[in-house]
Amino acid sequence: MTVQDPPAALRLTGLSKAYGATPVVDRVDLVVPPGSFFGLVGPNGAGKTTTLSMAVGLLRPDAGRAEVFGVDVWADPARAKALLGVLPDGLAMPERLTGRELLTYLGLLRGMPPQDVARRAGELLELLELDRAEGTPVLGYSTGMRKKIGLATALLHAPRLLVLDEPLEAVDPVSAATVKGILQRFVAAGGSVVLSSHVMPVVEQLCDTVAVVAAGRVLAAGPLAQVCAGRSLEERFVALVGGRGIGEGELAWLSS
Ligand SMILES: Nc1ncnc2c1ncn2[C@@H]1O[C@H](COP(=O)(O)OP(=O)(O)OP(=O)(O)O)[C@@H](O)[C@H]1O
Repeated sequence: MTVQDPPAALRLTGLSKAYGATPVVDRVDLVVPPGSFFGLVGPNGAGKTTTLSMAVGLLRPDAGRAEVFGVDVWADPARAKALLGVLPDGLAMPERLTGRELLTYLGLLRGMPPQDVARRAGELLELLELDRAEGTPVLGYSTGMRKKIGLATALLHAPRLLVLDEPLEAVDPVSAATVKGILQRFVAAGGSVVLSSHVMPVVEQLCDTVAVVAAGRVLAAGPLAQVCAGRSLEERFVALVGGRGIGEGELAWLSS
């Protein structure tokens, strides 16, 4: 890196995690360029959630570094977290608060002026159609509604980098279109996004840069067109990861 290069939005260097003797994230190096829309894809159990959790300061790595705009997430968590908006997998929230109360609580906790919190919370709740459930505590939210309020909490303080673990999972098509629009606008305005997803067409539609991971390792990473090499992301994914396929005689008992 030369002196004038802007720092990466997210830089992971040698990031590793093992449970017992099993490495689940194995010396992962990834660079998310500033202003990029980055998609992390991989089969179930590939280590995506573990990688993202370590990248944002939610899970301590065994080894390696995570830097957000040059700030070491584990050495200087307060500064790094001010730059970050995070939608973790299985987000734990204060369940008895309504969506508006949750956003207000988190905004004030971040030291935002109350009038900004109120205005932004109202706008996010309306855009994500959560204002319809105004009196409902998060406890009574559906899975998709939880994703949406989680996304709202990630956006509230206008971070520079969003890290979203499967943000569109269980979100209905109308809300998904809104969420995609919000994220596209965020990137167009200079923000950076990292998301994980199993839905290859969504990643192809949104992301300019991708990484394919499996068994805790990066199999391919770079600009979407370069990783796809003239094929669809799904074809490339299956070619890289290796689909098992179903043999002729297998599941024969399913035939009626
Ligand atoms: N706390 C834990 N203890 C033991 N093993 C764990 C723990 N958390 C994750 N793992 C294992 O680490 C591996 C990677 O899990 P991870 O959730 O990061 O994968 P993923 O790519 O996000 O999967 P998916 O696409 O299914 O959400 C899996 O084999 C999982 O069983």
